[in-house]
Amino acid sequence: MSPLSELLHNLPPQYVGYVCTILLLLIFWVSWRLWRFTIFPILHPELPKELPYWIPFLGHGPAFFKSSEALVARASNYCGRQEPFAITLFGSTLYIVANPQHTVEVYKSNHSLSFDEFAEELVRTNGYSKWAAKTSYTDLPKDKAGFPNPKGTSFGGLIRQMHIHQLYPGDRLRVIEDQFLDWYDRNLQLKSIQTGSMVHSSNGNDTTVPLMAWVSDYVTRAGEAAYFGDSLGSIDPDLAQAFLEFDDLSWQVLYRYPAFLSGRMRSARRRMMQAFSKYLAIPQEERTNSVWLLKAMEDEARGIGIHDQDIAVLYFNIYWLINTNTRKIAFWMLAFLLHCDASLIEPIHAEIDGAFQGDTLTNLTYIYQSCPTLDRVWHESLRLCSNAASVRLIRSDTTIGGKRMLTGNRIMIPYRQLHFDGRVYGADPDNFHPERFDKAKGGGDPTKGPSWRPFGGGNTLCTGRYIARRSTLIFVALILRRFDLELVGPTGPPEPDIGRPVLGISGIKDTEDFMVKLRPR
Ligand code: HEM
Repeated sequence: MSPLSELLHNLPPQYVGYVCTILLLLIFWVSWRLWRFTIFPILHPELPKELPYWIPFLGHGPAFFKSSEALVARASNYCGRQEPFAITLFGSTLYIVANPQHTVEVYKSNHSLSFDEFAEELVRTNGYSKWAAKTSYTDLPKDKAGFPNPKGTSFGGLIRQMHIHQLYPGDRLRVIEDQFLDWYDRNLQLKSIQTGSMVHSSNGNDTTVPLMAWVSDYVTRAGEAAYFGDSLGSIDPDLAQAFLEFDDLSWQVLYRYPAFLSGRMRSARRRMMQAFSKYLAIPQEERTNSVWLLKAMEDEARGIGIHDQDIAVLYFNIYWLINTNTRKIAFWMLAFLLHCDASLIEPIHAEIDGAFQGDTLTNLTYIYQSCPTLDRVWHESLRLCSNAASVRLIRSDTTIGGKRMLTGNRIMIPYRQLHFDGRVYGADPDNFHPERFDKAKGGGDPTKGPSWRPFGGGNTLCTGRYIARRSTLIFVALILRRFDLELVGPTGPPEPDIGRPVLGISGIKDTEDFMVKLRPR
């Protein structure tokens, strides 16, 4: 008698059914594992290697929600980064492309790989109506009135062109830069800072602020004024605070959290939508200092019958894009300088001097082009804190890196991993060393290759990258020129909170903000 028959024979009869079921499930499960992760890959070497999982259908879904970064790192250790690999999330396959050369192939496969579904999904999750989404992604006549449309693309496609028109170097970009400069010039004064709601303590000579909360408030309010003009702030003076509350919880939007688990995020978003609806009710010509892009988008949207409620969602998304990453990167630049290498502050003082007359920033081009230390701190902060990923839907089978990716699944390029490659960025890639971007040191320019992707790439390359850099450098240069910054209390350097999905730059954990004293120089 075999050991199994003996076991069954000796069992009380009421347990035999259970044991048989468990044994059958075990046989099924072992066969499934053997087929799925041993036999199938041998029969299909043309498909990307997959990170094995224990529970059918569920796959790595829960681990992805816990920390997509940690899961991708585990998968790339198991599968190797040279070739694309796959992970299963709740029954659907996500292909990961982590080799910089292969990312270029993804960008070139515009016809079979699409981003539109994700852009649409994002606006839909924020309340864009089904009808408006359908209308926005329907191709328009080439000869339509308004913004030129030589390729006969949809309103959704034209939005990118309109961003480029506003945000690429030229007169329209200068309008926004000047509005940023004007706002910061007026508000980066001790007296103005002391009247703000973020102040922890103050006296006649200095003021102490929690750095992340304060920078976020300032950069967001500046961004609001620079794009939307004054009218929005007069509708809701605390709109920036509502946005920050939303933004800190915006991973719930990206994970599509149900309403009952995301009340705070939804209520902050609702408040913002109300402000945009009121803003849209003001005649365009009365919205002082609002930039061309906003009006042009509104006109185009109205031209195809889209109503205020949906235009408010578009404005909300723009507000989100304008502010979410710039507030964080401005914080990181200051945080790294204070915590990791305060010796760089003196050289920055010296090099920005040429852009100032007294305390007034008069030469913006000088800040953008002639301040190498500041520029390296910008690049190194982006490198260390970028946590973006590009996602594409596969419309028809596509080969990337020699591996076939199947229709209906998704491809993800996780940019963060590219930025920690010691072969590209040199020694100690986990730590802050802005000198790695010093071209004069002979190591080449790491921002020129396919491993530099803080702004994504291909046809979704960030159209806001120029204004993001320029407005951040204006802010940091003005702060360093006008104030001495001092860390208050014992705090260690904060860590980017890479566990939560973001649209670009990671923030910090809620408890990791720290106090900084600002004293006029
Ligand atoms: C440090 C600041 C910023 C970072 C790191 C950043 C990063 C990114 C990344 C990684 C993408 C690509 C997403 C993808 O491929 O799926 C992107 C797209 C985009 N960003 Fe930014 N961004 C920044 C600032 C801004 C600003 C200030 C704006 C102003 C409006 C902006 C507007 C956009 C737009 C409109 C897109 C979508 C482009 C398209 O699909 O046509 N970004 N950004």
